[in-house]
Amino acid sequence: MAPMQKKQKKKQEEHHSRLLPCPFCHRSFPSYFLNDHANFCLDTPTPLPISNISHISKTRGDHDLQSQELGLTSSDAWREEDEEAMARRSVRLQEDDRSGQEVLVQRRRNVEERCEAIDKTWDEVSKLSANGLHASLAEEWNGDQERKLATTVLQDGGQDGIQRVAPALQFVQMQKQSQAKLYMLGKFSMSAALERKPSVTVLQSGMVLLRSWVSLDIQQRLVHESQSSAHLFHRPSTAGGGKYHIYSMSWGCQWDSKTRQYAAHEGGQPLPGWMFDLAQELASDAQQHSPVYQLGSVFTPDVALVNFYPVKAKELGVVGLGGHQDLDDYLDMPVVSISVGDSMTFFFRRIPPLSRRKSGVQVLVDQVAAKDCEDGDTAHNGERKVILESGDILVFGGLSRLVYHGTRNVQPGTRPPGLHMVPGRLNFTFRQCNARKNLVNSSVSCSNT
Ligand SMILES: O=C(O)CCC(=O)C(=O)O
Ligand SMILES: [Fe+2]
Repeated sequence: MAPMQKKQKKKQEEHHSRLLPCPFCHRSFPSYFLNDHANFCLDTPTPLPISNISHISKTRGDHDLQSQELGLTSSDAWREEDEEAMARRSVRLQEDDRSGQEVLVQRRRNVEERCEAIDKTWDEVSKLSANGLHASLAEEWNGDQERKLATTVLQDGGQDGIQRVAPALQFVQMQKQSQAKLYMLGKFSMSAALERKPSVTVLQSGMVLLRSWVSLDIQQRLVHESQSSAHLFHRPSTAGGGKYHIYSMSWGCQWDSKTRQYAAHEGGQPLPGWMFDLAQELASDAQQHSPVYQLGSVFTPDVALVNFYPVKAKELGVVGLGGHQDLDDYLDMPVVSISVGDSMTFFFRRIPPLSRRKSGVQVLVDQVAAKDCEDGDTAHNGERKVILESGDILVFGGLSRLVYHGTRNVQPGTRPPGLHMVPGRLNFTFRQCNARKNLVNSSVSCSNT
């Protein structure tokens, strides 16, 4: 292999090693998010609807049978699977990745403890089932029943009764947890989207598509943050007095859709720190594959625009964003876009089509791209499109910063079932607008156009 290719391969390997598998759910995450994710995964297994929780059966044998039907594994299988997974993972883990190693050690301890607890509880449960208590629990159990039963036992049998019923309740909890865990592992009604592998496509110089790049947890976090700012979503107005066919809000600075200027958003919602880190890391992920900003400069996002494209909204008409260029923020820095929820078509052209350039609407034309595109509407500037799915990242900067783009066709029912959000698509674009800097210079807004 030529030295150049070797160097590139090494770079690629280094890059991929920064995606580390979560020791709990075995899915890959950027190293900077692994600890956060692992804590989340350990402490808060995805809650399942009660109807999905199987009744506990009378004996361990029954339980195993039922477990198989549900795709649950016994503690032994769990242990084996975990050892295997850990062996596989440790090959991939870099020696010097301390945090990854620590999480692994913690996980090993945790699995041991959990397996012991399951074994112990199974023994207890077998004993309990002898007097029928467990059987009735199995039939009756649900969230409310659990509380009712505990009260009854407390009244009837006092402290003694509670102690007798506790292991059975614990077992139910445990089963609920392992089912939740297996749900996350992809063994239980897992969506196709979760099984997608991360991949990188350079669509054109400076335009990088990182598919399946952010985990479901990060997506869910983004959904949660948007939900808590739900009151800020509005339908932006266009400069011409019309309305956009989306709902939108922002963190950090604010974009005035009429004047097309960014302003520091005093008293508004600040850009959460973890999002800043995430956007910065994603820009640098893209940079590894095609230049999206100048070497040596630092992407410092100060705004996240959030667009919500509902599946159904009469007042919006045809949901989507018409062809446009992002000209109002700092053009030396890229736009980092995260898609969450239902899939949507993203269309783009290297330079705005002729009709647009003649329309009087402000456009900027990249001279390098224009040279290739001749009259601007030929095959060299044909519309291209990609379907952006939940967890995909699109970064455009460098030679693609002026790309002409828009969105259409939200595809209902395509979001991962594990993602809790209303039908539709959320799009987060992280940008650097430098409005704060302008504010310091006693001007309230900034525009680069
Ligand atoms: O929703 C998208 O993927 C693109 C959003 C966009 O182009 C914008 O907000 O300027
Ligand atoms: Fe845009």
